[in-house]
Amino acid sequence: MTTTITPLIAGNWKMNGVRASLDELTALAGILTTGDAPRAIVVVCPPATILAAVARQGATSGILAGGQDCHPAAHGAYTGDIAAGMLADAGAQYVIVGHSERRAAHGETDDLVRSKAEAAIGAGLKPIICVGETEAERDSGRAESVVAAQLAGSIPDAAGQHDVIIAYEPVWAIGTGRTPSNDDIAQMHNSIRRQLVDRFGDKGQGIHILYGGSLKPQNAREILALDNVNGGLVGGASLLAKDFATIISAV
Ligand SMILES: O=C(CO)COP(=O)(O)O
Repeated sequence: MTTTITPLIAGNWKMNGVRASLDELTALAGILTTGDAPRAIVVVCPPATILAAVARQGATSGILAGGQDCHPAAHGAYTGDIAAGMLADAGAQYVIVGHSERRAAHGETDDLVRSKAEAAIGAGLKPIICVGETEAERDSGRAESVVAAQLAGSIPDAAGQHDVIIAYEPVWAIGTGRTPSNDDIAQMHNSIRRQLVDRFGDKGQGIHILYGGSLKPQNAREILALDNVNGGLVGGASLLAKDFATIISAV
């Protein structure tokens, strides 16, 4: 059985973006609302300080908002952290969890990432669960097994009943201008799909598997056309409306 999945393109602004970035969002909305309607679900994940503004502004142009991380607890004495419910309250519909920049810098384990994804689902958000191998892991032929272990540990059982999104982001491709070959991307996405179907049956057929890591206007068309690539998670190229719109229109 093949399931048709509406592609999803998400922009991860990381720790970039201030109020002035809302002008980029206005420009993006302008591009997306002229001409043909985008064939993808479009999500922007800005820093938390402008999340509510992005959600408000995006509401008029069909651009959805997402957080970049959440805490596993619903509330409590966690200085500096943000609960999934607070992101939802600010207008988010998605939240990135387990990004490699957090796994590496904050020592986030698969268990913690799974707890965050559960918290997101509990708050009515769709978690974008990130996985990906390091360059050393790929060079030693362990990319697929590393990603398989991350998936097994990071995806909550609740994904059988609720929407989750998987983002495959090879760590060595993030912000470097390098990407795996198309064959390597397709092979990894096919392997992720098999694992999702093994675990979640038909539901696993419909789960988005996004590619992330140096996705650019120049390579988006060929990468987004690969088997089981259901969209992208875009870092640097999501900061400029023109580049992000080109990637969206490459779907
Ligand atoms: O980390 C990424 C998105 O989450 C990818 O970043 P770049 O597109 O800048 O490589």
